[in-house]
Amino acid sequence: MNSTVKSTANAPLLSVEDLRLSFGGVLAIDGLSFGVGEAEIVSVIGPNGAGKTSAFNCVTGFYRPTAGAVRLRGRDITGLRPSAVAALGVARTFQNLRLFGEMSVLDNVRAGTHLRIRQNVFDALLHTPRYRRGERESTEQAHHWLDFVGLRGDRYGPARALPYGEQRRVEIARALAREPDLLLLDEPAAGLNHGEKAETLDLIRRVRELGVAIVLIEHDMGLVMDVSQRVVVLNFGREIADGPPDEVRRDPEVVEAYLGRDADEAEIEEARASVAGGRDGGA
Ligand SMILES: Nc1ncnc2c1ncn2[C@@H]1O[C@H](COP(=O)(O)OP(=O)(O)OP(=O)(O)O)[C@@H](O)[C@H]1O
Repeated sequence: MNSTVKSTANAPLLSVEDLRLSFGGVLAIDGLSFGVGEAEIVSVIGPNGAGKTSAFNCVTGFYRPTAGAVRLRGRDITGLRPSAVAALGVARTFQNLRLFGEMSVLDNVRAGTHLRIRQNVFDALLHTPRYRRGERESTEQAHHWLDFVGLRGDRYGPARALPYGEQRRVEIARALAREPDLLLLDEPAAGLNHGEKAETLDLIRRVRELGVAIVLIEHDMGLVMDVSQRVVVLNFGREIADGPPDEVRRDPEVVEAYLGRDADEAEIEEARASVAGGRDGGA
């Protein structure tokens, strides 16, 4: 084994190294570094506009960072196209849902399986046995992942007809259908009611039990503090903390980031309680 292979084998699943991203004059990310181990849950938190979604976009190839590197098991994937990153085992969901609204729920998830199930254009045109086998497998897989996320609504109707919380589940099912090693979830609990949030928390844990690592952007601090092994905190594109939930929730700079410098004592207490999330901590 040569030294390059050795260092790759020892590398974390995902490694984000001194990432920088600017849009004209706006520095959206200013030197972000963190790693994610196999089957680890890492949350990225921070106030609105802190650079969280931009970081996801850099990892998944939607944005090319201005500087820095993104590595997957030691392999440099910086600047690869989104489809190439996805093919390497990275799946994501979006803050604003990106389902095909007119397409059936089942077909939305089947679309996720097509990255794995290989068919060529001749198979599709001639409806070869391989094509039919692939289509059958794709449908079975889609049902499996819809069961896994606990979808209750109609799978044969258009995705847009489902209630919002159910659509979020379909997006996660579609990402899981790719059988990723790493899943990036952008605000999976946004807009959900209390019961749906609890189900999302349970779902995230079950995904991890499959051996999938998760990077989570989430504003619900209760969920973040309950489910994460580590929490990375961004403020104005700058990383201000990276540690276990219990440590991060007590970090004065984190509390201040959610408030600003001029907060009074009552406001600081309120922010502390919000970052603490009302539950008792790590996964
Ligand atoms: N395509 C873009 N063009 C110009 N500026 C952008 C673009 N995308 C993001 N930004 C800017 O980069 C900064 C970080 O935005 P980003 O959406 O990554 O933050 P965020 O932490 O995900 O926020 P939120 O919690 O509100 O989703 C913001 O100042 C934002 O206005």
